[in-house]
Amino acid sequence: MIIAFKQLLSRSMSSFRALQAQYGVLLKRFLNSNKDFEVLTTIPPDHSAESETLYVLDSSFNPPTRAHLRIVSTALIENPQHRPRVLLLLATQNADKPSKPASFEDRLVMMELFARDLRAHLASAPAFAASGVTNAVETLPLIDIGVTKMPYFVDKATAIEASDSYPVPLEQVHLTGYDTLIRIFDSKYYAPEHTLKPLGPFLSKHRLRVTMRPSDEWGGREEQLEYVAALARGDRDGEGARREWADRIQLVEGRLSSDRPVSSTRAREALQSAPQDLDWLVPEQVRQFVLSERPYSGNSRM
Ligand SMILES: Nc1ncnc2c1ncn2[C@@H]1O[C@H](COP(=O)(O)OP(=O)(O)OP(=O)(O)O)[C@@H](O)[C@H]1O
Ligand SMILES: NC(=O)c1ccc[n+]([C@@H]2O[C@H](COP(=O)(O)O)[C@@H](O)[C@H]2O)c1
Repeated sequence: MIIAFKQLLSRSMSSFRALQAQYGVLLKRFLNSNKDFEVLTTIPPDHSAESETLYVLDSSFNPPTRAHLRIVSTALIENPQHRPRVLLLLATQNADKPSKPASFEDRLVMMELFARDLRAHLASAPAFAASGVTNAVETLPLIDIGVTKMPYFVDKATAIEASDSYPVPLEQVHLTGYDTLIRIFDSKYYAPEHTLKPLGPFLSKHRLRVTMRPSDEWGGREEQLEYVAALARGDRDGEGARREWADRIQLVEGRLSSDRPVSSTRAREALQSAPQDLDWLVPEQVRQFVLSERPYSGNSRM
């Protein structure tokens, strides 16, 4: 029994190492290129379907959590579509934070494992579990693992539009949490004028699906709804915003007040002090990776 477990562990460790090496090569090629955005892999690799909507989850994937899983899966279940397309996007430059603590290679591996977890999760959702196994598999989303050098959403969207990875026209639905909405609407990021006008082209073509994240820091549900209502009333027009942008923002419920809050920070802490909590903090394949590879043990490479 113990021998079988050890064999399983060493098999998954060697497949993790192979993935790390594969993403190391792809990442290096991207960083040395003049591209602003690139799709490194698509899960599954054999694909042909073209969708006019792209669901984008931009994250630090540090590590991917069950909150990220819910953000993407609820968006797909709510908008049933044959073979939807999802982009998991990692920025090699962040708007504020220095890049730490897991290496980019490890995060890309976790993105791929998260993609597999997401497809497994959706396979059992009634919206996707169609008639028979083959159909269900064909209905599951194609998931791209992508990288960008752009820290801001407006520039990420332009770089995606300019790539030849997707059909034209393409509507991007950026899946964010409420804390990220606040930062997208913070004029401090938009030099040199520091107004919200640069959001115009982005919100005229694309959408934001924002999951509420009630907390002491970001306020309760009512406060978060009021933030978008104020935009719709024209309260931000003086900063260069347009009230019709509110129609491009969908606010959706996050966790119930009885649910425990999930974040990447909590998952990193759990790995050090309460590994059993990883069961409810991160999806299964990501859990196996962090327990086996310990990407937060202080020897980060980037
Ligand atoms: N529990 C959650 N509820 C709502 N949105 C979330 C939640 N967790 C993450 N998000 C959103 O997912 C996107 C990517 O999240 P990010 O990688 O910053 O995760 P995080 O858990 O906030 O990370 P960290 O704890 O390291 O700051 C962001 O737009 C964030 O707002
Ligand atoms: N105005 C903006 O577009 C804006 C502001 C702050 C963060 N971001 C980006 O949001 C993503 C999530 O950021 P954090 O990992 O800091 O939560 C990152 O890619 C970051 O660069 C964008």
